[in-house]
Amino acid sequence: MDTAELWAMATVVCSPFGASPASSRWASPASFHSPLPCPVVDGTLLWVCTAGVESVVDLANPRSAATFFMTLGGPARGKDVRVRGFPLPWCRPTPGRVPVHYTSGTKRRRLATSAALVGAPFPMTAIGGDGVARMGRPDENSFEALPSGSIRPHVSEYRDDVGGAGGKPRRRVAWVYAEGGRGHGGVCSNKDIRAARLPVATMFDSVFLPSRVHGEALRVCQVQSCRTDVCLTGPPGCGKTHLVNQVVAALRDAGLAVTACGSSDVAAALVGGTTVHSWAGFCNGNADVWSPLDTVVKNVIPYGAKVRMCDVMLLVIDVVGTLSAAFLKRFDLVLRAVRRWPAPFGGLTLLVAGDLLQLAPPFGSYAFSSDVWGLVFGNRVVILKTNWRQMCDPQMLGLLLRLQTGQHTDADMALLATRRTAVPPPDVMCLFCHTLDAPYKNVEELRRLPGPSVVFEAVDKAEDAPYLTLARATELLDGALKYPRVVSLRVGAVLAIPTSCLTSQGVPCGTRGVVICFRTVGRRRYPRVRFSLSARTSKVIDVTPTLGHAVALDGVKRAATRMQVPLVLAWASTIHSAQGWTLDEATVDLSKAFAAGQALSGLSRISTLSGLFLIGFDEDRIIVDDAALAFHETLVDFS
Ligand SMILES: Nc1ncnc2c1ncn2[C@@H]1O[C@H](COP(=O)(O)OP(=O)(O)OP(=O)(O)O)[C@@H](O)[C@H]1O
Repeated sequence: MDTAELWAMATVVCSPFGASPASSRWASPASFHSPLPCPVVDGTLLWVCTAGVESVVDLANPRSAATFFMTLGGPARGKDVRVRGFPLPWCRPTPGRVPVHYTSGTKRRRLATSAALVGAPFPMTAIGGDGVARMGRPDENSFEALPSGSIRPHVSEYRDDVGGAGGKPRRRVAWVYAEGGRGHGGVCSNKDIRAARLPVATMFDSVFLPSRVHGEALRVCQVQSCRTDVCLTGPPGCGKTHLVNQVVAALRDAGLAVTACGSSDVAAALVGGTTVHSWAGFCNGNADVWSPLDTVVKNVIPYGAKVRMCDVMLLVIDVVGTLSAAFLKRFDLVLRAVRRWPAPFGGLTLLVAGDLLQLAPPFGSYAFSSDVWGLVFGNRVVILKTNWRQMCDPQMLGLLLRLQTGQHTDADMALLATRRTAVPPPDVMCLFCHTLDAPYKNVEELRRLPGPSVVFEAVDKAEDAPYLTLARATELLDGALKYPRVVSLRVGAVLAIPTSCLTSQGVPCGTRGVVICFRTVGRRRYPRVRFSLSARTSKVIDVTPTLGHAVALDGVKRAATRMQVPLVLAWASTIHSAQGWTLDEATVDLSKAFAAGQALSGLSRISTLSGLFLIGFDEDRIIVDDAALAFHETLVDFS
């Protein structure tokens, strides 16, 4: 039965006055002021008045529809229930017009290709550009180019809300209509309509957990089964990620649709998922946070991401401490819009994990300072207290726990100073504070390897955006992709895979490996890499070039593409990228530590004091954020 039939049935069954919406005895739905589930599709919404209480039922939303029909079958059996279609004033087709789909930024516009759209009551949101399209069936001949120059790249400067990087102005590129129109006036594509009707998954009423689950994992699973959002926290190495993986496995075994994400590539790799930005289809990473919500929902987030968002029941985000309040807020709004549910995060149950006293978000304020965090988690958390990483070294553990809250002593500093003179073994991993130091070290290490270098050059193309020069396309791709235009490798090179392209082969994003040889196929050579996986296993894969693309903020899907071997050298890494790792030994260069929690995060990667080799350490480099500490002190454990 389609929604139109449901509509008709609902009207006939429920109206005590007959089905005439024009009946004067009906209260006007227009007087209903509650926020609508958004976005909404004309034809699926009902205004319902039950015993004097008004509500809106969205027949496209299974939960909403089920509740409505259960109410009808309840003790009152439809008595005193008034129902009528909810008029969407902005949805009425204007005579003489048809919806227009603009691919803004490409200097083209075209009429909606589906003949079914003509005259159908589909939502017509704001039309961009001149906003005018003539009546008639879609006609190939009626395509006309926009006047040249009517779309131009708009480059603006903005400042971060709480001045990450010292509130330094950052460039933002969006593609807008020069005339000041909305720029994304594309109206309603088939995918928009399908996205607005996607069924939304919600948690089961009762969850049967596998019998193997016990301890903290059982506690978290039980809380989550009651649809309660959980924040998991504790000092470095207390097993947050480990517990997250256990909970995810248990809840998946219980039949729930669970998605595991991380705030960064490495965090994502540790939970076997993708970054939360990629999962949500924020194609330009944090940059999308700065675009208007309707632009992001309509033009940036791909249909596939909307399907993912609707399909999932429980979302896990590891290393949540590095997400900003701005991102969390925007993520919440996007989920509400895509899942058409006004509850926080569109009614999704959340499990977030992270130590808020470790790395601060690179830009903006902490996620916990956002309103939605207060609504969802407040200051209730599950606190893990057993430290597993430094379990064998109580001296190191005590030092880290004091560093975490800024209560370190002179003796602690003297102890750390002893690690400055220790000589690291060759090939030990280096952790740096600044992004530029890691590539320098990587190039230096590569040069030391014997044997010839094999150079892989990317093939960049400006795809669907004629306004982009090749140089500009390359610039866009450099910002959007994590692997460079030129990758130089030798046998023995230590590298990592910065994308999820091998996840299906069991190699998650962020996994490190070593080049064991080069394989020749025809005239091409590919690196054969042994990737180190968890549980001390490894996998050998011939890494071939993959296609990556950059998306301009107008949602032109492939503004530019790059074909390249997706590998980066990984002798050295930044502390930000290493967040979540456990290393037996590493050299940590804290001489340029600048962020709150950075020193703690770098030092706590290593399991024992003897495995730590320090460069440029001094006490001033230990920064504890006052706001994070104050929030940390208010945390209350779930009981
Ligand atoms: N319950 C456990 N049993 C055995 N080993 C564990 C357990 N929990 C964690 N570990 C081990 O302890 C180490 C640190 O765990 P994990 O990375 O989960 O900690 P974390 O709290 O996420 O750390 P960080 O906040 O620093 O990222 C890992 O090597 C992990 O395998």
